[in-house]
Amino acid sequence: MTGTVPDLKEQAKKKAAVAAVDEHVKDGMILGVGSGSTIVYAVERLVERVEQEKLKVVCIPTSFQAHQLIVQNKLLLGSLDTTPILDCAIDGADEVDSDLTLIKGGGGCQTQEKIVASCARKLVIVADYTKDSKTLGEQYKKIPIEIIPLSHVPVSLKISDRFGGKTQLRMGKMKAGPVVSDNGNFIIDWFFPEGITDWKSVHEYIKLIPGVVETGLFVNMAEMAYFGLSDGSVKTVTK
Ligand SMILES: O=C(CO)[C@H](O)[C@H](O)COP(=O)(O)O
Repeated sequence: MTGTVPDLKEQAKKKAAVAAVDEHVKDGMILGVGSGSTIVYAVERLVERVEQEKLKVVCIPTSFQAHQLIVQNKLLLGSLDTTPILDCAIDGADEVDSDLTLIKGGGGCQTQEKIVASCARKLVIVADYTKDSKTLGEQYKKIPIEIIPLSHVPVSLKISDRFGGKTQLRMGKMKAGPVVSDNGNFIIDWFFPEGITDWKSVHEYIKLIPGVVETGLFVNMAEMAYFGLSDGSVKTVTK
């Protein structure tokens, strides 16, 4: 047999992204553009539709990566200063539970992603089948938390004292020292213990620790999720 076997997971990401863009993007809309590898497929599809259908879509980035995708693909770049109310935001996720509670921030962009999502009339998630869980922690074991750099030791202690588990300062690859977020902050990954169910309370507790900028827990934010499945179909979950 010749040729390469298509990567099922990449195909699944693409299917989910295309379905979401086809169903939610409309002419004249203000669209939040998420971050991560699945979003690259969403932007590809958006570019096709903008060119073929001559759509006018103003794109609000959720990260430096999203900003680059918008600019490099010559999409219309907007900002929250000029368009603080969005029709829709399309974004990826690291894990999605059956209530559409999300873990985000695998790429360290959760703060801007959450700001943009909070300004959108609806948040639509695109992901492959490995992100679709009944409860958080089935597949993804950590919550990314953006923090002010000098607070990393006390914040880490306060989280593990209250909830258990362990924290890790996210370190750079090809760079000595910690990852620096798009906002100039550090990221702690909290490897949470099993058995947590009330993620809203967990988010609220952590968010109030001085030094915490934002958690990667998105509770009651997503309205719909598209999961590309390994058989080539797309599963949708609506809140
Ligand atoms: O939250 C994110 C970045 O902060 C991403 O949306 C999340 O990590 C999913 O990424 P991918 O589509 O590459 O799996």
